[in-house]
Amino acid sequence: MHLLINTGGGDAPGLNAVIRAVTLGALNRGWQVTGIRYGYEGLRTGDPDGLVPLDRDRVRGIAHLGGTILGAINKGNPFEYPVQQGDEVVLTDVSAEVLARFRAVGGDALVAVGGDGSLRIAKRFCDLGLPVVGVPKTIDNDLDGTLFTFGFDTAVSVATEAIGRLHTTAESHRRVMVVEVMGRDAGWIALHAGIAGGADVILIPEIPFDIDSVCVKIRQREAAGRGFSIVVVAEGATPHGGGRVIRAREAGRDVQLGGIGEEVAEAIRALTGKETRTTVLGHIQRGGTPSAFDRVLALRFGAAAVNLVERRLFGHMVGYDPPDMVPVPIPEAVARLRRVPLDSGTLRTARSLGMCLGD
Ligand SMILES: Nc1ncnc2c1ncn2[C@@H]1O[C@H](COP(=O)(O)OP(=O)(O)O)[C@@H](O)[C@H]1O
Ligand SMILES: O=P(O)(O)OC[C@H]1O[C@](O)(COP(=O)(O)O)[C@@H](O)[C@@H]1O
Ligand SMILES: [Mg+2]
Repeated sequence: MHLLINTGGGDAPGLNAVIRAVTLGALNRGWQVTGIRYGYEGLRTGDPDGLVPLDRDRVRGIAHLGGTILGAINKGNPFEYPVQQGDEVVLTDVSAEVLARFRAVGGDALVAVGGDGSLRIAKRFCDLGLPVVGVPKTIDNDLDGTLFTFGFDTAVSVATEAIGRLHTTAESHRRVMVVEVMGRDAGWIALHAGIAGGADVILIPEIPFDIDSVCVKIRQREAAGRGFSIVVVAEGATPHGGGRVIRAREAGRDVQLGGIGEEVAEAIRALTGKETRTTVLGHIQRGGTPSAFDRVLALRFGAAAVNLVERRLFGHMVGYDPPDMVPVPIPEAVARLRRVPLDSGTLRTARSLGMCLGD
């Protein structure tokens, strides 16, 4: 068996642990393993450096390292590949080139590690006869079919530590500190880090917010002698009747979000007269070493992916259904996003703690 592996979409802490577990699991079965650089790019271009033979030495000492030794890409969908033609970018289907190269290098199966986009691509390849097993990756934790994926715990830890640090300076200066965290469509990071860090206001994409409610909370605190507040905002949060704040658009990739934190801070300043400051945590949440929890989870995902290949459960991804790793049909996992349910116990906990959710 010649197993190929790639990592697609944004990077997440734990990707290297997956690569290690897949490689060792395969080598221990007597299989050959090759890494594809930059998603499908390493196959598409035909560049000999695009493929990395993975042996024990190559995956030694990488489980604790952030990023991915194979590189990641979030604008290389082979079915809608952005090709520059003059001034225009034309989305072109180059999947046949990828398939041909996969066969030319003697690939028997692929482990595709990535988010919803990567898994949709993987399924399309599977339908074209390329045997694929998926491993879910999202720091936003918004993939269905798995309770958690690696990267989320690390992101929540980083955001929680940042909220803690902002707390002390907020209190010293009696300011309102707004922290913008990741979370395009789902507010899991904001919710968990907000609760863990003791935020006063948590704004998530699932609950359109009313800035007046946010200001009521800040004034109530002020009246109770608490001259500072911490507001955690997911990048995908929207005001009532308003849209997401988009930083950039580029053909062939998802819109880049960012800026809602500054808008919220400005509105709070205008409405309450309080001094405000904004911190955008951005890629700090995604970079660096994975937490121990994420390492264990990622190693388990990798080991389970090899098991699915062995069982020839192609078209499935590994799902974490505690305490087990289970096969989940990819179409089921990508049919809808796993957003924070409005009746979720974690949301109720935030409310019970007196946190304002913007509604
Ligand atoms: N393996 C890959 N090779 C090339 N491009 C990819 C690959 N995986 C994902 N992409 C591109 O990145 C986009 C986002 O992928 P996704 O897996 O959803 O990651 P994320 O949610 O981290 O952005 C996809 O729609 C696709 O355009
Ligand atoms: O690095 P980029 O391309 O700007 O992507 C940023 C996006 O990636 C994310 O970190 C999502 O990543 P996940 O797919 O791992 O959840 C979003 O929160 C953010 O909007
Ligand atoms: Mg995605």
